Amino acid sequence: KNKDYNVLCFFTKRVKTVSGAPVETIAPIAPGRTIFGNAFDVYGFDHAAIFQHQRKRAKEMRTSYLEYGMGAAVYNILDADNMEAVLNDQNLITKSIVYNFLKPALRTGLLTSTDKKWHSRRKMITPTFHFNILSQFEEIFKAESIKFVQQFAKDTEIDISLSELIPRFTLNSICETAMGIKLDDMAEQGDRYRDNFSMIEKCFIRRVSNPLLWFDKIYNMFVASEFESAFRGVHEFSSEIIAKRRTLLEHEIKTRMDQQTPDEDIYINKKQRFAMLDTLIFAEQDGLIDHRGICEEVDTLMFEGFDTTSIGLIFGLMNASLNPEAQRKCYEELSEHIADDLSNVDVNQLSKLKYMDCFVKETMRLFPSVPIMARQTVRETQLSNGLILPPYTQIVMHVFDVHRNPKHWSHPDEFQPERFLPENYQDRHTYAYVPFSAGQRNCIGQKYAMLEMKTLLVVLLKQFEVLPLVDPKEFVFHTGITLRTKNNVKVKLVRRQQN
Ligand code: HEM
Repeated sequence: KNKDYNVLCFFTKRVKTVSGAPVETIAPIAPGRTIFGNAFDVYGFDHAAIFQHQRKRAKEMRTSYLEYGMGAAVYNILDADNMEAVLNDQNLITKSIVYNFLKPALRTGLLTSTDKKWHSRRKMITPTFHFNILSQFEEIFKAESIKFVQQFAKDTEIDISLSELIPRFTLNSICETAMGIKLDDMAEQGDRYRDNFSMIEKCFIRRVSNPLLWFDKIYNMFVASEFESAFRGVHEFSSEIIAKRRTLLEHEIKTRMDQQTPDEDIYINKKQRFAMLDTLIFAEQDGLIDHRGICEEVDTLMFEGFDTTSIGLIFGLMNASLNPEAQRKCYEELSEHIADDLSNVDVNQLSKLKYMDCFVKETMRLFPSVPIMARQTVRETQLSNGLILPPYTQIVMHVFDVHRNPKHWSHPDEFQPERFLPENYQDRHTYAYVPFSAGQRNCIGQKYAMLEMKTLLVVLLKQFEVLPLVDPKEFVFHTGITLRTKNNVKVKLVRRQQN
């Protein structure tokens, strides 16, 4: 046995310990399916099988564990201490190799880039998520939520498929807030965009499950053509949005200049808002980003912004249907703080809904939209637990398992929003709950996401009671880029009696 390299795993450099003790004293090594270590453990697995494999392994290993894959050690994190060590390490900001599989779609936008490029883009985009801007976006969330509920205006009772309806709502919302474009007359393109993204997710899993496809050359030669039209479709959609916004913005600036009084700054106009995309277009005029860069960030924001919140809402409404007592508490709170005609729904009023906040948080604990995050070491890295990770080690943070780790959560599989009341979380490890990640590369859109999700919940629950139509025990979960179910998630809406 070679002590520096795992020879059968394509000469993967071994993980060591500071003390020189065997690594197993700190992290167990998962048994492999073939003689090539863990390189082919998920070979040929589909979305559902990968999900099951990861859960089974978490149950068997019970603690953060090591694997040796195709040319790389893999450190799998299942607990909050290790989560903290990785997310707080300034040197661990480079995303893992699997994020490369997203690059044909997202190129190197904020999610996938690293180092200088990531720093400068993060600085450029952060102000667009400022509190004042979010409170303007709240008007759009509210209008879109009301539009969503109006679909059922004639119904006193109706069964709906959340998996089909919610993503349309979240895509509309991101396009209007971040891009300044209403999708109303582009609904069909919107649907096609979402279909294309499902294809991209298929492509992603194909590559995750076959280490030979980790090499771009092999992927390009044998597989890329199958997915080319999906990538093209996604880019065409975002290009159309950028082109539309450029025209609108030009027009808007001209109008503002015409109406401007001498001491007025046209960029600070309280009545009319600018979209996030405008910030990028202005940065382009200052030479800080080019058209290609704008496309990267638009693709990233659209993808991150519609899919994640839609998963949060789908599971949120499902949880409301399955937990009538929790739904009742949400409704009671709404009755107290939200006017029947919804006229006072704004950021300030939403912040008073303390139980709703716990409800959404508990939903994201059990069903985190991003169930896995991953990084890689770019140099030898020592962790606080005494492991020395060689360069190119893949660090996989299993958010799904950390959120259900019995070490951090009592009755981890039960839905209990009360866990998030201040008196109940004092003793909990902060990093046991990381739906939006943490540290430097945390989610830039977390406040935006919470506002959007709460607004639709408020508008819907105010008018309808949500009853169950599915049993999550029968769900087949999928590991995609985000958390998915094979089954459509459905609920029954029953109109509330107006008092
Ligand atoms: C419930 C909704 C959401 C969840 C659970 C979520 C979760 C996350 C997580 C876990 C990350 C870190 C990913 C990683 O390290 O690989 C992330 C990053 C990111 N998210 Fe979100 N997100 C949500 C909504 C949004 C929204 C609405 C936007 C934009 C409008 C957004 C934009 C981003 C961006 C740009 C990044 C990359 C940030 C960086 O690396 O600097 N997210 N998100």
